[in-house]
Amino acid sequence: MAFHVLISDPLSEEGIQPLRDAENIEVTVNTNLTAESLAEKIGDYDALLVRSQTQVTREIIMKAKKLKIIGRAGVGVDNIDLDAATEQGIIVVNAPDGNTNSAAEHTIAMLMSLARNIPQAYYALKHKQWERKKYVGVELKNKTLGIVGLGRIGAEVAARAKGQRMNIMAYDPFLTEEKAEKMGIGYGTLPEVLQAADFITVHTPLLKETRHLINRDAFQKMKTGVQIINCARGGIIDEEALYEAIREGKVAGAALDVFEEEPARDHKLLELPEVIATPHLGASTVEAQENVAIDVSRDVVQFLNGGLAKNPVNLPSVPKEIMNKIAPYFELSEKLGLFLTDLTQEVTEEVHIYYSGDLTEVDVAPLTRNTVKGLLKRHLGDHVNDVNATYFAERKGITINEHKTSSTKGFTNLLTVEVTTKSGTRQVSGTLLNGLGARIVKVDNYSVDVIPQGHMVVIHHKDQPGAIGRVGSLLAEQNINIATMQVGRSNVGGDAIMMLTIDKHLETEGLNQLTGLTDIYDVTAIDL
Ligand SMILES: NC(=O)c1ccc[n+]([C@@H]2O[C@H](COP(=O)([O-])OP(=O)(O)OC[C@H]3O[C@@H](n4cnc5c(N)ncnc54)[C@H](O)[C@@H]3O)[C@@H](O)[C@H]2O)c1
Ligand SMILES: O=C(O)[C@H](O)COP(=O)(O)O
Repeated sequence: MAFHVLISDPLSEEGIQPLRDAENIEVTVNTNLTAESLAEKIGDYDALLVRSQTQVTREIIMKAKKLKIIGRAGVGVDNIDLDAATEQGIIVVNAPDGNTNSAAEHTIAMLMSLARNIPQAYYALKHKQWERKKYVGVELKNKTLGIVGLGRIGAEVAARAKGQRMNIMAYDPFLTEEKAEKMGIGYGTLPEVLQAADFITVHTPLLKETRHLINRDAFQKMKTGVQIINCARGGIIDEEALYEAIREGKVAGAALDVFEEEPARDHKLLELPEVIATPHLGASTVEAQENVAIDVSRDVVQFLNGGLAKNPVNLPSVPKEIMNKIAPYFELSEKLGLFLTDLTQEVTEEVHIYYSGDLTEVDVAPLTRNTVKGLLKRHLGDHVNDVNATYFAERKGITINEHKTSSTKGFTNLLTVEVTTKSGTRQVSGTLLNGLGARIVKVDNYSVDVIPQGHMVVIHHKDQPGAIGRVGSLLAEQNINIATMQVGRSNVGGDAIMMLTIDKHLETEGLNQLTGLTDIYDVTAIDL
């Protein structure tokens, strides 16, 4: 089957080679789509690749019936409705490392241009004005650069600005004093950084928490004559407040690569001589464009072919060594979820997943998501996947609890899923037996040993002579062959369980007949 991939923003031709090389992928490049035409066409595609231009809105995502993955050839994903993608089970991947260097270099270029009025002087000279007095600048040496957001780019900017003999002071919610000391930079709260800096550069993502992080209040805290750089995202700085701060003389200059609305051809900030600007060029280098397109193309090829994406945005990424350890449990965990849904046949209210033995040593969150997927699959079918399983559970008010326990019950690894419905609590445990594969080893309080596959029947009955025989005869009458049978009981003559694997699905009629047999309490057909 061929997968159809749409590229709707200009990407490096060298960078998308992994997509072109994949035999089962057909690539369409169309960088002239309007929102309407993208919404019209998106239903034909399995993957969409964008930069920051294409706005992947909820409306577009809702029309993307086949879409499995959105690749962002770059860092910022604020042009993609992540909630909508998650709800639809569409994985979003980005290329977080490929343009760090270019963005940091661009920030330094803007910082130096700002300090020395290079764009203004260049413009004047091109217009035959030799203005030496007007364009006296300031040195960077011994000035304080305030960095807001010390992630990949912020840290690279800090390292480079140190080369200009600047003092660096940074604020980032994840920065500690010790970490800052190790990096040879100063640490401060946001107000402290704003107060101390001669130049301020922002490098946070645009989130609802960072929208207008630099607002009127923030400008009030700054030194008079401060200079501002934004090579991260328009919207982190309140543009109206910046405009006022420049007009009032609080801010001496600003260098902007990004704007709240792009393209910003006719922006009032651009009318101010103190403002220098580039049209979102931070990542626009040959190297960065090749890097990000390669990274995201590889992730898309890998993911479409059943592999794992390296840089998922709406799903935590799992280190390879952890994935190697938990991958063998994926099938088991999903099947335990499916098994319990069939067994309870009622609305799940609460889920507890217990991991023991080897499984206590690793991050089991992907297994939890997979189990939840199994629990929801009967009702949501292929709409539910690893990306949206927890979202759907939350929306349905199902609480998911993950536990690691030391109780292995003699197994080297044990995965127990317990669900509560309005009728009570039911449990199933499974294990991976070395060299023998997956087994269900416990259903409620009964020990069993069953391979979780194919058509199964779980019969809850009274431990009485003849019960097993009657079940066997009835199935034989219906020409249903029993492949395996396991029995377990609580005590002699008490409650007992029969677990059969049969060669075909047990239809409702057969199920009702079994239920009507003497000493049989209930019968459930399970298909894994
Ligand atoms: N102009 C461009 O072309 C260009 C190029 C690349 C990236 N970017 C932008 O730069 C942003 C940063 O990229 P990155 O690779 O460094 O990302 P990153 O995730 O490595 O770093 C972002 C940092 O911001 C910090 N942060 C989050 N909220 C904060 C807050 N309220 N206050 C202070 N810090 C906060 C985070 O803790 C993190 O350390 C991207 O999100 C993207 O929007 C722009
Ligand atoms: O977030 C990013 O990676 C940058 O803003 C680059 O955006 P671009 O791909 O549109 O150049």
